[in-house]
Amino acid sequence: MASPPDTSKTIKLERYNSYLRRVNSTKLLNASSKLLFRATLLVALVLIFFFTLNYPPLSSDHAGGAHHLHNTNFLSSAFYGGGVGGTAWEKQVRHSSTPKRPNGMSVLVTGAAGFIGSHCSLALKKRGDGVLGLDNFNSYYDPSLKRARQAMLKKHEIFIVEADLNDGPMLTKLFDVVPFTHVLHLAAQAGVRYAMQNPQSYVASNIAGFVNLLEISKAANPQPSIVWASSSSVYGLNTENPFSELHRTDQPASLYAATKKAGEEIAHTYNHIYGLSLTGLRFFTVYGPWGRPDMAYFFFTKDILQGKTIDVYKTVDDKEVARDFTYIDDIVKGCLGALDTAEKSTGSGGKKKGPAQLRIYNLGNTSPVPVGNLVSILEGLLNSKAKKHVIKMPRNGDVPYTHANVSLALHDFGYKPTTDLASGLRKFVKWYVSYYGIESRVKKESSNNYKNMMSQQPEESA
Ligand SMILES: O=C(O)[C@H]1O[C@H](OP(=O)(O)OP(=O)(O)OC[C@H]2O[C@@H](n3ccc(=O)[nH]c3=O)[C@H](O)[C@@H]2O)[C@H](O)[C@@H](O)[C@H]1O
Repeated sequence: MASPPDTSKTIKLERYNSYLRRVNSTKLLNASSKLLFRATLLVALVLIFFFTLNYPPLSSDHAGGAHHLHNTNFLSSAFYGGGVGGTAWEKQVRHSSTPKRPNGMSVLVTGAAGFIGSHCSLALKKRGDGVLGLDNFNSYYDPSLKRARQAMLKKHEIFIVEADLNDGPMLTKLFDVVPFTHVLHLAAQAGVRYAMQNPQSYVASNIAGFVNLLEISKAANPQPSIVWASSSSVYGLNTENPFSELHRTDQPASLYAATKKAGEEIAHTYNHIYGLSLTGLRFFTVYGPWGRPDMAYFFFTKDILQGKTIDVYKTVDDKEVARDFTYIDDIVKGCLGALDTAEKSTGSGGKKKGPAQLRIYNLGNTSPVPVGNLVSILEGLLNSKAKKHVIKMPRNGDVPYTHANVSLALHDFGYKPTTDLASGLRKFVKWYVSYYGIESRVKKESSNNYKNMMSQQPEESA
């Protein structure tokens, strides 16, 4: 009898084939679901893109030129992650911007994580005004310092919205949530010499960003009154002294100065067409605790302590370079004075209803100090000798001399600087060594040096 055929191999082969079919069909299923997922994501992104283009619905006043500005940073607005734009976020925005005193202001402070912005935000909050911050936390200088300022403000219940000035949808959203009475516009690309390295950043912040803010402010109802940061650098090659608001400002020496001057002209236009109340403040080399690491007094301190050589500029004709260094507390008083005397904007819904206030003020110390003296004061406070490398000022946009006449600000809101450079730098160094945890390195003798130095220093304040 023939033995039955051996089917075990056929059965094994069939099982194997059916296994392969199952695996393949699962793979096919996975591949097709991946494809479906990607297609859905693509459609969602396209929808978000178009939604952002049209969100919020543009009023007739936003049409045309403003349109592209609304989209410059659409991604940051499109992906309002982490609850931004949600109920909890709106609650935070409202809480921060609600005044705690009768007839208090509700102020949007742009550049709130910056040097002057953080000081002004705190001062406004302390007297009972509502403050909402806006800052893009860019890395022009160490962002961890900006984060530390943010943490300080948070302790005082000041919330900073993280967004760029060019983020139209975000700004419009903020004005939808809060009827700001004032804007203190301090966000900018600062620094005179950096403009040669990154010119576009000055155009993006100081011109495009400013115009975006003005577009949204003019369309807001109520329109806010705006106080904003211009600069002493607008005087450029002006040779009349001390600098008065009546002097010519059509010879800027740097692109930074040119963008600030452009801001002054742009302010004129928005005041003229839309009835926005606008006050520009020309700050003169502001310094102090929580200052900007890109400024000379700040990096001189760092370099002197590290034993590094510092470049001290002199003019092309071998004269000392001097600045009207102005202490932060004086500047804060000036900013609050300007806000307190700012009249209401007259327009509404983008239409001018009558003439509105347009002002420009110098905020300086009225007492220029040569950079060499600044270095001597720091040497005394730090108890260290600076390794000075005195060189002719490179062609980098610097001007040889600044000196403010502040009689207009004194007359209109009582601005009177009270801090001389030695006292102000002392407060700066105290903050610096504490912030960077190097108190022990700056020995006690520095206070003795300071006393000796003060007895030799000429009177510097006005
Ligand atoms: O009032 C303003 O509107 C501007 O003020 C500030 O500009 P400036 O007055 O140029 O300050 P800052 O750089 O600290 O140089 C101080 C001095 O040190 C000299 N300087 C500088 C660098 C160096 O290596 N050596 C040196 O001698 C230099 O020649 C100068 O004489 C702000 O940065 C700017 O954002 C803007 O707000």
